Amino acid sequence: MLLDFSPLWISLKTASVATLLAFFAGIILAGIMFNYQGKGQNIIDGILTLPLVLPPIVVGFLLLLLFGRYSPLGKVLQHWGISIIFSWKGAVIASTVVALPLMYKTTLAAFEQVNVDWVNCARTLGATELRIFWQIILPLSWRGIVSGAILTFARALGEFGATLMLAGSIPGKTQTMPIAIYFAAEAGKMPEALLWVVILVAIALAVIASINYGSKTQGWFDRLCDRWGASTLSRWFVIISPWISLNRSVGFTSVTPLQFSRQELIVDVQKRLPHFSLRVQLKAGDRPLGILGASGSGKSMTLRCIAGLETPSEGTILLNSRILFDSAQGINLPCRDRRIGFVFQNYALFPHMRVARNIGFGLQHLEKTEQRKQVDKYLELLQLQEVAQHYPHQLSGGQQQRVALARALAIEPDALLLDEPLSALDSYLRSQIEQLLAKVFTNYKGVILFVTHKLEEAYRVCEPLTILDRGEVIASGSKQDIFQQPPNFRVAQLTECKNFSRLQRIGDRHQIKAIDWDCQLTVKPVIYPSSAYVGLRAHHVQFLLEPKPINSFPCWLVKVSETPHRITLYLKLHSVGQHEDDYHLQAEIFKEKWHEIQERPFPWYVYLDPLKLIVMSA
Ligand SMILES: Nc1ncnc2c1ncn2[C@@H]1O[C@H](COP(=O)(O)OP(=O)(O)OP(=O)(O)O)[C@@H](O)[C@H]1O
Repeated sequence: MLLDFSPLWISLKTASVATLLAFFAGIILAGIMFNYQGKGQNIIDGILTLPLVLPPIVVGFLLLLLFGRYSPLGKVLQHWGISIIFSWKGAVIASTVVALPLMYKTTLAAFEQVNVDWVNCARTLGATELRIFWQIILPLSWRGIVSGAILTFARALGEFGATLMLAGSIPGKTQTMPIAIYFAAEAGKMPEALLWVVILVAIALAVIASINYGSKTQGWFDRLCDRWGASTLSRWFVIISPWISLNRSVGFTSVTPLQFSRQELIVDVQKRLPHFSLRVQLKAGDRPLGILGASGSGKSMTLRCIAGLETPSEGTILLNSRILFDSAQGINLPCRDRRIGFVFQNYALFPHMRVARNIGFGLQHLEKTEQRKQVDKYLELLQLQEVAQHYPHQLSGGQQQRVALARALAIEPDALLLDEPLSALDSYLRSQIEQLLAKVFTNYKGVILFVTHKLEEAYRVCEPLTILDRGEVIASGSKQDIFQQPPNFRVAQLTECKNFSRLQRIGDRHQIKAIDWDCQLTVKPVIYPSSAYVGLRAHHVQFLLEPKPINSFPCWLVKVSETPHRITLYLKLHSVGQHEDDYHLQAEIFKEKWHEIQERPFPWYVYLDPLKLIVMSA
């Protein structure tokens, strides 16, 4: 038997060209759909996926209708002398259409695996969407893309129904292996059909093996990107971007940094979400502003609105007299043009780039030598020279944090936003980085917003404070004022005041009855009709040997809780507590004091200093 091997070559040729076409079309379509948030998203996705679920014979029939001699497209092609039906081109089109959904879907899934913080971070560093796609999304999803391409090839190789409908079975021209199998079997040439089956199965197995091998061979693409990404690839990108990008701005070249005598950020925005509403007014100047609030109070959302990662529903954002956002005027500067450095809670370091390249990511608009100088400057400032050639996964938490800070500072932004920058560090590292931050803040001349839910951190690092609660600013001012005289119950709670009692004014403007503590108190602050609570910080409770004429009461110990250096005592005034939750006050003392008082007989005497008592509204 002399076998005609043309089906093998035709199959390989057809599948290769179809894979190539589906590869680029799939990536482009996935890229578009990844960013597309508009209406009809599901419908478009459904249409792109349809050939995967329709029987190929139906796809072939539809293609026949589309390219048929009497269809509008068929007539146009005929006019140009192009014939699709019963030609090799037809076989390629049929294979491409049937295999494309695999490439598109696999690539889209790979894109969706890319951490959105990496994308957002790249935006804050001045990258255009195209550059983000090229330098962040593509390199981080290449494994999925390669798998998609191999599956696409396998699908194209096995394509039968649509190809037969559109291209027919012309030996040496359009007859592929699956078609050859079909016709050999139909003509009773079983050995020939079996041979083709064996060849097809062998190729399919090789494809599966290459997927497995590809997914285990890590790093070559990453290394390629890391080595060439910043130079050759990005140069190539710069060359092609005008042709394919709607937005040509690269880095901050379009907005040269200006020198402002006064650093000022003024924010007055509202953001309405389905289950949350944010309404924030804040002003930050030369000194770091701390934004403090419980989890879910809207701290990150506030920063994201300022950076341009979220669009407020309405309001204005001004930075050094530049309008970043103004709903009334329809101004909404893109994130990349805001000149705002953002340090993300999880650092968002680009995992496929070494430290030096991470830091230099926002500097690609500069000359090479300038870039290097700037990167070296920030490597030195944050003591990262030794790890400049390391990948993020090779760094400790503290080093990652410093890289994130260096990267944000390297673009020399007008404002630096830090979203809980210390939350992922252990307490030793936290205190080290905190000191480093304080140093960096002293030298940095822009506006600084420092978000945290840790009171002590905010107090040490920042000067003025803004306190958020359930999307609203409930206090702002100097940290001393806020701590000494929290204006209301919620601010006192958020600033970690532990002892509260409802109050009732009696006598003059400084005498109250503390209803929940069942005692009368003299207080220094004036009592207003709006005053509803009296409070006392746990470390302000004083222990006496003898009672004083005012504000001192007998008390009994209910329970004790211990930390390495401090003790919290839960105290019941006037009588013995009946159970472990039956107490009036929490007192925090150092261990030395505890050793001094613990053997004293009950009742002990506590003194609630009028100067330390806080009077606040509800
Ligand atoms: N894209 C979104 N769509 C709908 N709601 C959102 C979205 N992003 C955030 N929220 C909601 O907005 C509220 C504030 O979130 P935000 O992340 O600003 O809180 P936070 O104060 O930073 O909290 P944490 O300290 O836990 O990070 C939350 O209730 C959250 O569920």
